[in-house]
Amino acid sequence: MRQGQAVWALGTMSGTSLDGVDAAMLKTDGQAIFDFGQTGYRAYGAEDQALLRAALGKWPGEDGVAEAAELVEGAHIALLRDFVGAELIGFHGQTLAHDPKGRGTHQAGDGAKLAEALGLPVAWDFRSADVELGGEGAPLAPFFHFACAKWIGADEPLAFLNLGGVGNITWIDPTKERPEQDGALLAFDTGPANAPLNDLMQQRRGEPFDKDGALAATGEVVAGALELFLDDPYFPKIPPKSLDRDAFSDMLDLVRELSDADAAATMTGMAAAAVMQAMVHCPALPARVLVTGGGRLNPVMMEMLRAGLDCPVDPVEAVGLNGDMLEAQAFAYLAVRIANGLPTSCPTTTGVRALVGGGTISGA
Ligand SMILES: Nc1ncnc2c1ncn2[C@@H]1O[C@H](COP(=O)(O)OP(=O)(O)OP(=O)(O)O)[C@@H](O)[C@H]1O
Ligand SMILES: CC(=O)N[C@H]1[C@@H]2OC[C@@H](O2)[C@@H](O)[C@@H]1O[C@H](C)C(=O)O
Repeated sequence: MRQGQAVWALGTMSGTSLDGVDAAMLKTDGQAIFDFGQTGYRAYGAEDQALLRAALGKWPGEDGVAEAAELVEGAHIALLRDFVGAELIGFHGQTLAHDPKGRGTHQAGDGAKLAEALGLPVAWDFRSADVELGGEGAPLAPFFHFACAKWIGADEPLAFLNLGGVGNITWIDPTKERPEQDGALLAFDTGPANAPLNDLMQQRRGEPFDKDGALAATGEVVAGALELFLDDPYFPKIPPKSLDRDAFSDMLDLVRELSDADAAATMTGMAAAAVMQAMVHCPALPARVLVTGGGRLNPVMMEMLRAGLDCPVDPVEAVGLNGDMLEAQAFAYLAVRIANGLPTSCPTTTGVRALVGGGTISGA
């Protein structure tokens, strides 16, 4: 790869909602976005999801982890074979466990195996170096969000909000030149987004998620349960901060006695309320919030956000971005940054002590 020149990279994300693998091509020099390219998706089947779910919270060497890694590698190889023209792959893997102040962070999947199978260099293990330097290891998309803010020509502070399994927010001052500059970024996980709601839908209805918020739309948010949820010490904690997928699984106990519809409405309200709590940590009110991730497709969640935030809230499609693929594109972007020796996180995105470029490149 030619240092400092724009190349096509292929990024992937196997997210915390365990639905499947996203892949997307991005042309970048690791600083600016030059072009967006081909995208693809491969869903995990029900058996695959059960295998991954059983491995959640586990660490390398524990039961079921090797099988999960093999599944993740196989799904990626099958999906990525269809792409042409990439010079480098950014492989996030599947987070199984995340405990940055304790045991570390664990993404299943070996990038060296992908490099061998696909015949391309693979950047992977993006989070460990950050954790080793005292960081949260997440979120890592913020440097890419900064590049997106430049790409859309933003000239006043804005926020990207990802509503995946877990939620995360990136506040950006786009008048700064570089993401690592003082005051350019503030990022952290907001709280649970879709993961516990999906778990509720699976338990109560045997469905993977509340499509279009249809069930929540027929229920009421129960204030007592919402208040108990908001008592969690995570919300007032000063960022940087990050979450494991199941950090808030106790939420299901708070809605146990409620009807299916009220439970879904209340859990949707909890995801939205977590974002409202997050806004108090932002250095200034953003001019707009751009929403990415599956939650932007839930009209009930979006309506609750619009009602609770003091600025316009739109899906990222409003500015020409693809909210299904932003995270996969982020790992294409971060792969090129690593190949060019550029940092991928900084004290205001992960709390890391110094600028750090996470990741290993295999098969170079
Ligand atoms: N039409 C829809 N209506 C309601 N919810 C939806 C819809 N489409 C997607 N979702 C929700 O979004 C989730 C998927 O979001 P996404 O793909 O952003 O998550 P992820 O990338 O796995 O998570 P993370 O960003 O935490 O790693 C689904 O599991 C579902 O809960
Ligand atoms: C440890 C881990 O995999 N965290 C994910 C998860 O999913 C959303 C949120 O929690 C975010 O912190 C992160 O992913 C995105 C891609 C990130 O690193 O920016």
